[in-house]
Amino acid sequence: MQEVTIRRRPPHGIEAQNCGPVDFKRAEENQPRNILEEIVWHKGVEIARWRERVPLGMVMTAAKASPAPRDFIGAIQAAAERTAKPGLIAEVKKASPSIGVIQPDFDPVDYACRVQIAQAYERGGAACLSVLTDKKFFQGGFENLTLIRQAGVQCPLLCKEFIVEAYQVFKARASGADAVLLIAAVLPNSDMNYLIKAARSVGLQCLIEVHTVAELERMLLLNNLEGCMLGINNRDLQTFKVDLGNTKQIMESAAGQEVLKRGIIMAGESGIFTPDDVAFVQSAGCGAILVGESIVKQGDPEAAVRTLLEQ
Ligand SMILES: O=C(O)c1ccccc1NCC(=O)[C@H](O)[C@H](O)COP(=O)(O)O
Repeated sequence: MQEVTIRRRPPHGIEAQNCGPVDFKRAEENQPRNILEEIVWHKGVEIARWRERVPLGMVMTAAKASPAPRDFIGAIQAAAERTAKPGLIAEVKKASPSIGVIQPDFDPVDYACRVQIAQAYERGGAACLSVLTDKKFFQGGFENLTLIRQAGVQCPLLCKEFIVEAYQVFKARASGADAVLLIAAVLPNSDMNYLIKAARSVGLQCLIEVHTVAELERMLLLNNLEGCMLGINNRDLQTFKVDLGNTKQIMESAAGQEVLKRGIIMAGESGIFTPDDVAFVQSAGCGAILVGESIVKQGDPEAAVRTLLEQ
């Protein structure tokens, strides 16, 4: 079976990343092969810094002391039943590696602006919100989870982080998340099972993301899959191109059909811009959609959400 495609660390170590012209081969092998690898390699450095400031035990204590989490998957199911549309997970996304800054008014120090986006999504009919927490590549932050929650937003919150360690799971919960993203391309099944358990230990639900049929087949073997939801990301990580055909192709596979049989909610993620796109992924079998760019870049995010869910 195909295991993970992303290497967790540079093969010759972080120090050898700049070994320069005297050692071409090592320098070349130490280059990330795609953006996901680059992000994940940086996570190793970032988590080590966090841990120096706040040890794991303290983050776990803070996670356990957080107010009770909300039912993320339940909110999607309820919205889908109410509207006969996929439940919308609306993403609070300032910037991305593929586009750069998407919403310039989303000033990183203007807290009110971020919160207004989240509140507008909720008013427009989003079932849940996805909050990007990566700073370096997406200009997000864990503090956005806390600010959105403190502003009284009721929608359950997904911590959209590139998780490689339980530390991030506990940090997500301590910051106010109700669910975390786990990416199949990054995590072998043993790590996936472990991180699902870590998430459940503090009351978090999991959205497990795949890019390919092979990844979905591997996820269907997880011991802990029941109670999680799945997502298909339509973005090619080499070219950044989005293709909704990826969702259709994966859902038509035997693995996709098994997802439906087992009653697991599937989200279509990335590249959803119009009500026709929503109808397309819904007809492929998706009970949820995860949308960022198309709604965050519009001046009126509330109207953008309403328009997307119309028809
Ligand atoms: O958005 C990117 O450029 C990106 C690049 C590399 C890895 C992940 C990336 N995005 C994360 C996401 O999954 C999307 O933010 C999310 O699905 C929403 O996508 P969109 O509606 O196309 O903004």
